[in-house]
Amino acid sequence: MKISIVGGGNMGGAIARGLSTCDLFRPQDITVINRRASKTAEIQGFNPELQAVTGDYSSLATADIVVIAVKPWMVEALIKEHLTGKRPDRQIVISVAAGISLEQLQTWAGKDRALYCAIPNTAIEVKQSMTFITGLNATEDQNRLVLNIFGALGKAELVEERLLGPATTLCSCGIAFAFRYIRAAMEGGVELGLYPQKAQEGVLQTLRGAIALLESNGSHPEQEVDRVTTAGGITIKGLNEMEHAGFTSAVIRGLKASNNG
Ligand SMILES: NC(=O)C1=CN([C@@H]2O[C@H](COP(=O)(O)OP(=O)(O)OC[C@H]3O[C@@H](n4cnc5c(N)ncnc54)[C@H](O)[C@@H]3O)[C@@H](O)[C@H]2O)C=CC1
Ligand SMILES: O=C(O)[C@@H]1CCC=N1
Repeated sequence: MKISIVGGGNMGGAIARGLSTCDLFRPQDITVINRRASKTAEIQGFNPELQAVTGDYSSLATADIVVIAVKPWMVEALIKEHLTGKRPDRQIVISVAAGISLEQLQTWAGKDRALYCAIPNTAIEVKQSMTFITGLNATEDQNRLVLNIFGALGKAELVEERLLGPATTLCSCGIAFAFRYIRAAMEGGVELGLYPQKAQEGVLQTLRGAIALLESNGSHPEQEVDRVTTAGGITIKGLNEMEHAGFTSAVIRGLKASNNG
């Protein structure tokens, strides 16, 4: 099975790097097509067995799966220029472009194709993405295949198209929001006297612990908060101060702004 990824930037490159560490495709069957040679060299540097090419679209004629990972406003031109005409039967086209709908893909690519919109996050590079997928004209086998691919790169779920936008905000933009929390906590730790490296290690292990508790106990976050906050103790003082500064409200407003963006 062959896969071609058009666009070798942050997302296309991350998908290629993640895929090259899975058993689903041989590295030589993964082609990344990029417009700029610097990105091509970067990908080849990560794994010399990957096929990384600059401006050579010939692999699209034989690829079983084509992943479109260029900026959203470039998708239409790319499809019209390079994805019309001859192709293998049952070729699957997957767009990871945020905000591009199945209807748009169908208008540009034609009615007879299996089309998917999939939204991963950058942790796909380390096989820890949360990827939401919605499809059109696809068979059950194709759904299984696409879920299998993204499932090997983290968690993957098929959703109704109406949920793709909110899911993108929560989990794809969301990884950036998580990084900002980590940075904020580190900066606070440094102000309190911890060295930055120690602060980062401490924050990361604390988050791992939080995730493990929620998953192991099947609990709601507030139940776990309750177990930490001693009456009259120091945790509730910190939490209340964060809420006075608008912590929960800031997160929700940020999510809504991204979702409306
Ligand atoms: N960065 C992220 O975390 C996420 C990005 N996405 C989507 O992924 C897509 C790509 O985003 P990024 O990777 O962040 O952008 P990027 O700018 O890092 O990468 C795009 C790459 O495509 C290349 N390119 C542009 N036109 C091309 C063409 N015609 N043929 C071959 N290569 C071409 C560019 O040279 C560039 O390397 C966007 O549509 C975005 O919405 C989706 C989820 C998360
Ligand atoms: O910021 C963006 O538009 C892209 C899509 C989701 C994550 N990054």
